Amino acid sequence: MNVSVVIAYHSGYGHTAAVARAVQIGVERCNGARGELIDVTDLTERHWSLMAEADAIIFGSPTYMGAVSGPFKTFMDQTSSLWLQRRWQDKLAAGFTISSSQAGDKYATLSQLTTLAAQHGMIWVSLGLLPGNNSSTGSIEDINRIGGSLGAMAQANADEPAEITPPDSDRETAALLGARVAELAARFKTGALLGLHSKPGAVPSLEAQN
Ligand SMILES: Cc1cc2nc3c(=O)[nH]c(=O)nc-3n(C[C@H](O)[C@H](O)[C@H](O)COP(=O)(O)O)c2cc1C
Repeated sequence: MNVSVVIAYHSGYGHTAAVARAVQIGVERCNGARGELIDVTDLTERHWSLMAEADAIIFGSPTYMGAVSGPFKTFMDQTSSLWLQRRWQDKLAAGFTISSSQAGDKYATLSQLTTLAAQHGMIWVSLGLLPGNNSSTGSIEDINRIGGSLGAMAQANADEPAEITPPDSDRETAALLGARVAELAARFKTGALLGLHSKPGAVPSLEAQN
């Protein structure tokens, strides 16, 4: 099935870009799925069309000062006219982030990405993986070593370039998120929506039921 997944990200120093590429690799593990990388600081009409037509959009931002980066927030604000037109309604969404500290307030960034998706009426896809590296036999090589659930979390050492850090475990965690979104998008595409959520009907009051 032809599934199109956009990975819309910002990266100041290349680490988020490396994770975005891993997400793309994961998307393309799913037969017939295409992952399109879009740098949100360099948007053209073509990019906006790709997002409009995509079955899913995966948002990615580095964590800067416990939040999405400034350029990513600018992108969020740029989507407000689409929000009003409900252009991304019922599209699948997911997200990932990276920071240099182990925790680094990454959860706050993922929460912002989740809220962005919810404002657009999108359907959020969680990471769907058990946490790793949380027992005496765990290691940083474990998938989901940081224990995210809202989305994929990665950690990059502050003094190393994106060729070296984050480790493969974080890249594979991101790839698994991409594959999950692509698979769910394929499944979602086969089912027709009745649109009932936008057609209010009569709800009997408690009194009438008694
Ligand atoms: C302005 C700025 C703010 C940052 N704030 C945080 C932070 O709140 N928590 C953290 O763990 N790392 C923080 N970092 C580190 C970055 O999240 C980390 O270097 C990340 O890998 C950068 O991704 P990028 O190369 O895609 O920009 C910050 C870095 C910058 C430049």
